[in-house]
Amino acid sequence: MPTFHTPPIQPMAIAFDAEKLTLTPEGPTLTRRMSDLEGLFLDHDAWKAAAEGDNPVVYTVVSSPVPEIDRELPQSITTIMPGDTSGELWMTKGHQHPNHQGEIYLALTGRGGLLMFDGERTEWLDMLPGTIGYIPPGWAHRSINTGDEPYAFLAVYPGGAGHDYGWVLEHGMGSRAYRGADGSADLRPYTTAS
Ligand SMILES: O=P(O)(O)OC[C@H]1O[C@H](O)[C@H](O)[C@@H](O)[C@@H]1O
Repeated sequence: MPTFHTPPIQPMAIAFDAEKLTLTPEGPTLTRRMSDLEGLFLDHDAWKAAAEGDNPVVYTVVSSPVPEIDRELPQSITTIMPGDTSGELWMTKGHQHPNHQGEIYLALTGRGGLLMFDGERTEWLDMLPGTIGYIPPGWAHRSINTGDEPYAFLAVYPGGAGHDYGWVLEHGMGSRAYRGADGSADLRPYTTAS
């Protein structure tokens, strides 16, 4: 048997309910409201009005108990509500893995997009139920609800990957996703308010 500096957790079964969007047993959960998304939407005034108004839940993340530590493979289900802020579709904060490690997403319900940016190149993947989106090492990633229903996806990622949110605030994501006329996302070049 190999020896580890930090002993791994025990093998375990985790019940995955694709309809209720739960993992059982459950680990940490996260609720992000509009006020948690400062500096991300282009229209700061619209963001501020929403954050200081009813401050809606934009997305939730439920996790299994597998810890975010090196060599483990945690899983989580993120559910993004439908909506937009001055036309810019509701989204996750987005982050870069400081350790440059990959991640996979499996789309579960609704309709979404996976926006990736490596500092120079931007990639967009349409995410429909059953789509596996692969995020290679070095690509910052943000998920976006492009539909009218909640968009949910399962993520599996290296426990030591980390979440660098400052990278996205500094470099942006290459594009911004707006509500398109035909129900698809209208991708526009990333700009910031002057
Ligand atoms: O961390 P955010 O950019 O807010 O994205 C929300 C979540 O998306 C996925 O589920 C990732 O695996 C999580 O690690 C992340 O927390």
